[in-house]
Amino acid sequence: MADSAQAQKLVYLVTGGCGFLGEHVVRMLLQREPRLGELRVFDRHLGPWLEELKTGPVRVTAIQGDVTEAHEVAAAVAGAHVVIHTAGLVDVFGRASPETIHEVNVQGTRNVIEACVQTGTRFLVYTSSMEVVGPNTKGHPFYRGNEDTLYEAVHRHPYPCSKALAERLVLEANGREVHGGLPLVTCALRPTGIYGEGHQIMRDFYRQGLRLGGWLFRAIPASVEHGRVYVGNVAWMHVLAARELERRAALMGGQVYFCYDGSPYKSYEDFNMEFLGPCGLQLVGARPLLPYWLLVFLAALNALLQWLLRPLVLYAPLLNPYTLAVANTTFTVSTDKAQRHFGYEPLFSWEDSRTRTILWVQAAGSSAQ
Ligand SMILES: NC(=O)c1ccc[n+]([C@@H]2O[C@H](COP(=O)([O-])OP(=O)(O)OC[C@H]3O[C@@H](n4cnc5c(N)ncnc54)[C@H](O)[C@@H]3O)[C@@H](O)[C@H]2O)c1
Ligand SMILES: C[C@@H](CO)CCC[C@@H](C)[C@H]1CC[C@H]2[C@@H]3[C@H](O)C=C4C[C@@H](O)CC[C@]4(C)[C@H]3CC[C@]12C
Repeated sequence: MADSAQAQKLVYLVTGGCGFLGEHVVRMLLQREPRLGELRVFDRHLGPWLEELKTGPVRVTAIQGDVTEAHEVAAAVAGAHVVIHTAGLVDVFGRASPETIHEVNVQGTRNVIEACVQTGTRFLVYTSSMEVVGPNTKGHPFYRGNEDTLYEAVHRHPYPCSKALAERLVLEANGREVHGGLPLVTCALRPTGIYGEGHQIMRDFYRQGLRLGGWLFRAIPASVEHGRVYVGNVAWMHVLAARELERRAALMGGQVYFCYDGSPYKSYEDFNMEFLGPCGLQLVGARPLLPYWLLVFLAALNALLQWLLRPLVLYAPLLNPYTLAVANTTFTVSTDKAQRHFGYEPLFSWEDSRTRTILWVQAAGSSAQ
């Protein structure tokens, strides 16, 4: 990536490259990274769609592997110029144990960092999360905050705990000497709630609405704002950050960036209706149909049932004390740090993001019938 080697083709590795975000990062790199020579896609579960990418001009190497296995990660990282580490266990519903979440998100990230150090890879972009900051368990609002906004980040749930620990590892690794003697340069991107093509929770809400005859029922006040960002813009921010890390190492190294775009500030449910409405669903109620205390009770009951049934069956409904707190607490960001540091501007307008998501929901919904 030095000036003398402008024409040098680069090897990129994307961990978790077959996930919701990872697939968009992979496709974005192929479309928008002119210096890409080889793209390694590392995931525990490889998607069949990767096959069609192998026929293009850039060499695409699919690597089935587990980030918790240090030797598999080291083999994948060896010879890569840039690593985009997006693999993670995204579970706020109690499907996986806290130990597994920690193992994948924290130990997996440690393995990626050590692999970079051992093999001489110098540039690492980590997909963190807004949840590293909040919402916190006290329900404090974070209103249009930025990377410097003071906020009491209190983590108890295994998922945000693991993302916070992993983010810290990545930031602390900035400046470490890698094999060959040069310093590692790292940064972390913190997306708000991501939506777009491939968003399984959106598809689940759509299917649930269809099952209920086209109705969804308001549970969260319309006044609670929840930050959302289009997946194409998140992918674009990763590509830009990865591209600029070398040239702007002193500025970007060890930094965090919230990842958001022009998507409107709305409640979680009202925002979903931007897509589900045009697909024929209606949200019933200008106010929540159930009192908040009853939702708290139901969420606690779900948590109890999950615990009681665990030896027999996995009971993991959407509503639990954590998801209720997240959905019911205002958390929105407003920042130009990524724009100032590496020129990030959303690639997709809100209108484009909305249209693309609606088309995907319609297609995903009908294929489920
Ligand atoms: N979805 C969101 O709203 C959101 C918001 C902020 C941050 N994030 C972060 O973005 C990243 C991607 O999230 P996503 O929503 O695309 O989730 P996802 O589950 O769709 O993708 C994660 C990918 O990681 C892979 N993976 C999981 N465990 C692995 C392991 N042990 N070894 C190798 N690969 C493994 C999965 O197979 C999957 O393909 C995560 O790090 C997540 O914490 C997501
Ligand atoms: C109370 C229900 C009535 O309809 C709504 C429950 C919705 C919840 C399931 C989701 C509300 C907010 C979501 C989270 C948020 O968008 C940000 C996230 C960060 C990311 O790193 C992982 C996903 C998530 C935790 C996301 C998960 C689903 C919600 C809790």
